Amino acid sequence: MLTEGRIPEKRIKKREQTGKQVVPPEMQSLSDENSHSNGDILLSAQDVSKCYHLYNRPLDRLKEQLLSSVGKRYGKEFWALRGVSFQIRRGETFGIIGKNGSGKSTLLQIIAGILKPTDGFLQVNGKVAALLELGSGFNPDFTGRDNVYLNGSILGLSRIEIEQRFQEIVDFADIGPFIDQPVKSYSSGMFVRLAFAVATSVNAELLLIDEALAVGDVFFRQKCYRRLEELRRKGTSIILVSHSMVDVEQFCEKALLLDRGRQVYLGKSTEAVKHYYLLEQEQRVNEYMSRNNNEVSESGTTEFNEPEVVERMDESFTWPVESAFFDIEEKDNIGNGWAFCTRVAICDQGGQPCQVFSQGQQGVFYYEFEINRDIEVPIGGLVIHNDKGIIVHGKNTLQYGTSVPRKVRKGSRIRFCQAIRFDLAVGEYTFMVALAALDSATYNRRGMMPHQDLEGSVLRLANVQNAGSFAIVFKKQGDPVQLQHHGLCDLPGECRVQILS
Ligand SMILES: Nc1ncnc2c1ncn2[C@@H]1O[C@H](COP(=O)(O)OP(=O)(O)OP(=O)(O)O)[C@@H](O)[C@H]1O
Repeated sequence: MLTEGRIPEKRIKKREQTGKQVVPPEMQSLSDENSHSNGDILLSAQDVSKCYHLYNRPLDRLKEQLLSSVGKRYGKEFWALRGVSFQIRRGETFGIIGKNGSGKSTLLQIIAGILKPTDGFLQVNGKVAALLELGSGFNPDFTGRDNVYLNGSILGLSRIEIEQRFQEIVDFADIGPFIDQPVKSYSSGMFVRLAFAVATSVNAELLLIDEALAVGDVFFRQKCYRRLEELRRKGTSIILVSHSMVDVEQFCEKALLLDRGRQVYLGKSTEAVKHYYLLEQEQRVNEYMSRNNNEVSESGTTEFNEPEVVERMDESFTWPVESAFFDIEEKDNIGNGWAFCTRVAICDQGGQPCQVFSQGQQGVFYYEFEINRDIEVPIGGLVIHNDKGIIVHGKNTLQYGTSVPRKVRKGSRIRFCQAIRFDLAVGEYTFMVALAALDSATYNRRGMMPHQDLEGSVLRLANVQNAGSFAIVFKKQGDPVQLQHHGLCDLPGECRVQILS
């Protein structure tokens, strides 16, 4: 299922870890995959594994303790992590993603020094500050003020250093007079504010964040990401464990995808997120197949029992000339094997190949996928990223309400023509194209379904990251001025003026 050549492939706790662990020679010879010097490597993990023993009854645990010397075993082994290896450079932002129970928190606790690995080695060459489980590390009966001093000292600051930073911490936390109330009276949001403010003020070289930010409101989250960005610029490495794929894609350069304790992908965060979705849909494939009452033969063709329903389709667009298409042979076609991308082009409104557009000009994306098994409703779409990897826009046929066929046969090619007005900031952009499918029954109910349920039913078939790039430049003569708007994109709207005298 995974791309060949890849690795088959809450309450807050703060900890300080400055000591270096003893590392065997083979670990020291680990070379960074990006050929950075060893001095750049802040964290190295090699074959890290964690095993728990599970017992059906408490008595079994006791019996095993008593009889272990004679080899009696009453529990069974459970590997929460198995053979996890990766490195983190100084100043790198690193995501750890995976479904519930995949081992993310266990790995973070090993990095924080709270847990010891059963096997493998982990070395951190610097001070670690961690926001792990919400609440721990704070004394609930102490006031916020006292806890700042308590936590600051746990994280290695002297009393004078804490005093020097105290006002900055309080200003960042912005919890008003609650700073002098016992922490047990705090809401979880207030708690995270204070804990985040402390953990990011102690000059740690590695900051671990486990889902903590999910608790804060949107303004606080923005503020946190600004501070994390500042820390990153100063050279702090940050590990973010999150179920928010958007956060991981946008904040982290690299990410590790775990599944049932095993490492299934390590690489660029945008690609790790794609693999996460593919992994998540293994189960979805089965649901998709069972929702489709029809038999699927070994050759991948479906016996459609219902009369073929094909909505009216707008097939009137003209396909560009062959020379307009990018060479995508070397690009990664990530997918579940049911489809692959065969063509990608970007043209101007006249259908001519074009990669430089003025602000406000329209670009037209053409892309084609070939499918190698029958599918029901196809969904095509693209996502545009700016030079910082931030998604500025993404839209698919489902969201446009495009007319689509209800069934597409194995061997067919599906062509998409997507026109977008580039009301974007001047700069360089990349885009990815993707194909997915929905079963007809779900498609028919799409308008009535909550977004998450609909998203949960989509079967991702194939996508090509960095399928192509384009640049947006100023209009020659601006109207009304050359800089059309501030920020990433122009939003439709108007502004009126009224004078009262
Ligand atoms: N102390 C423990 N004893 C036994 N099993 C444990 C223990 N701690 C964790 N586990 C198990 O290890 C596995 C990994 O747990 P972990 O908390 O690391 O997952 P996670 O990816 O962080 O999950 P989530 O996204 O739900 O927070 C789970 O199956 C969990 O039940």
